[in-house]
Amino acid sequence: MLLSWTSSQVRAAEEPLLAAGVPLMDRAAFALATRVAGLLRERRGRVGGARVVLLVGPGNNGGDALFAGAFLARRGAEVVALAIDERIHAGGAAALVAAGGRVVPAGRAAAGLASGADVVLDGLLGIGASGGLRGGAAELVDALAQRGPAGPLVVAVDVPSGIGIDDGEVPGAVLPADLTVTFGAAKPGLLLPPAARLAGRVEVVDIGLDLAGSPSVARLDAADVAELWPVPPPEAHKYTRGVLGVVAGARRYPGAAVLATTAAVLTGVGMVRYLGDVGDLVVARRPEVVIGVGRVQAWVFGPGVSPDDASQRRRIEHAFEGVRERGEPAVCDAGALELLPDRVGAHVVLTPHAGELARLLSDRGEHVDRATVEAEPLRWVRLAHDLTGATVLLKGATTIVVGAQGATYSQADAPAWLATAGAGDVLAGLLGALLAGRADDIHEDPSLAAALAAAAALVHGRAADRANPGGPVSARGVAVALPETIADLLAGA
Ligand SMILES: NC(=O)C1=CN([C@@H]2O[C@H](COP(=O)(O)OP(=O)(O)OC[C@H]3O[C@@H](n4cnc5c(N)ncnc54)[C@H](OP(=O)(O)O)[C@@H]3O)[C@@H](O)[C@H]2O)[C@@H](O)CC1
Ligand SMILES: [K+]
Repeated sequence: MLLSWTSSQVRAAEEPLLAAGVPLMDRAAFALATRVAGLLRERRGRVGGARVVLLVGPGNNGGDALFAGAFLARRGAEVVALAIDERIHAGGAAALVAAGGRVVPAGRAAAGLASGADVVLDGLLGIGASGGLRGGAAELVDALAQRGPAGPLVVAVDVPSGIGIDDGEVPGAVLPADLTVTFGAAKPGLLLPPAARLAGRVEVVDIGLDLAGSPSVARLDAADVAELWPVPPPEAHKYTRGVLGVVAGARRYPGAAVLATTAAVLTGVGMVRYLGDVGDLVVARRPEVVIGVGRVQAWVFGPGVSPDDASQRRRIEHAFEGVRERGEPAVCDAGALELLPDRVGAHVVLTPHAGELARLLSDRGEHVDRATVEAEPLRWVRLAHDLTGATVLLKGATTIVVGAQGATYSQADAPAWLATAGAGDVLAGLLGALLAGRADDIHEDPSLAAALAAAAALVHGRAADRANPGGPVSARGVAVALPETIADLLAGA
């Protein structure tokens, strides 16, 4: 699991070590230089003679870049530091000059110099940033951005300068990085859209911080998902494994019912019950599915359901009674989002995309549109959780989940090919099966619903990759890839 910590948490963890004289900056800069040297060796065979440009801001982030530059200069690189401010880390600058590097003010020629380098280290701003880049730093990054995509490798020092460290906002110009070397712990902005896509690969360097309190945003990996998975014990039977009720589809949208039930069956659950008007089609495609009412451990509501469909609406409203009275976990998707009661518990997982989340919030007096949600997704997902009580999973290139007790996840496992009709129906069925398999545990600890939602997002993305690596996928293809994807995850492959 990749955990991230806010800038104030990181600062609090640094304080006692700095007071005790622990050389944190040396550790950070050495690790940074080692990574950069590795990149240079990969790219051009050796460090000697490489052209390295440091973009240096006024704080310790610039200090890291300067000390790393000194290390690279000692290895024979040609290192130039472009200082965007009169203030500059004095010790770092002296070390660079002593090692044979140069420090020059970032003037008109700066962007040209930087774009001719083998590698650029972005040390303009780190966790001391307030707002987006200003002044000379913003001008330099703008000028570099205009030079187009080809050019030097960019390594962000701690974070790409100018991102919202704690919320992933991108308030202005940011130099997109190929690699971010981050110190002590990942920062939330490296995992959250829209900033996350500017960070490139993220490498966390351990500088010995002892981080206290809860992490801000977590990202599950395959091993975490394997641990969360409801693997049936030897004595399992279909009712102990969980029964999932699916209220989905309509004569007009039969595919959603087929996809949601197919995904649930292939994810593995004791039984899937289907409630709706297209049971004949569902059974023709998935003979394992049982039609009609009966006891269930969890629900999926909404794929292919329009709120003006009176019979499906009745079924969902009726089922919500069980969700409230007996605490049955539920996925509330698509058309069912408009049928959500005012307050529910975190055992209910909403799965909107940005437009649906904007509508849900607007219906509750927070008038936002899709673009607003996309600019600050974590903020709005948190608000939706606060307003409804539900666990909220916002679908997107990076999926964000917020649940009980502040549990927050960000998953970026899906290829862009997964943005296709029906993919959401598959996710709903997959997540519903997970909720059914762990319904008792969710009852004990509703924050588990958020972890399971993040796990579903990871499996969904991996199944899409498996269905057709590097190429287009159909929603059905993703569902069909689920059993082998899950088996691989459980085997640790
Ligand atoms: N503590 C340690 O020993 C360790 C620290 N480490 C490293 O230090 C980094 C944190 O360093 P930091 O605290 O000095 O802040 P940093 O991000 O460099 O910038 C602050 C300066 O920028 C300025 N400024 C602010 N906003 C701005 C804007 N929007 N646009 C333009 N300028 C802006 C601000 O000026 P002011 O607003 O105060 O006038 C201030 O001068 C951290 O990310 C990590 O890399 C590691 O080595 C581990 C050990
Ligand atoms: K930086």
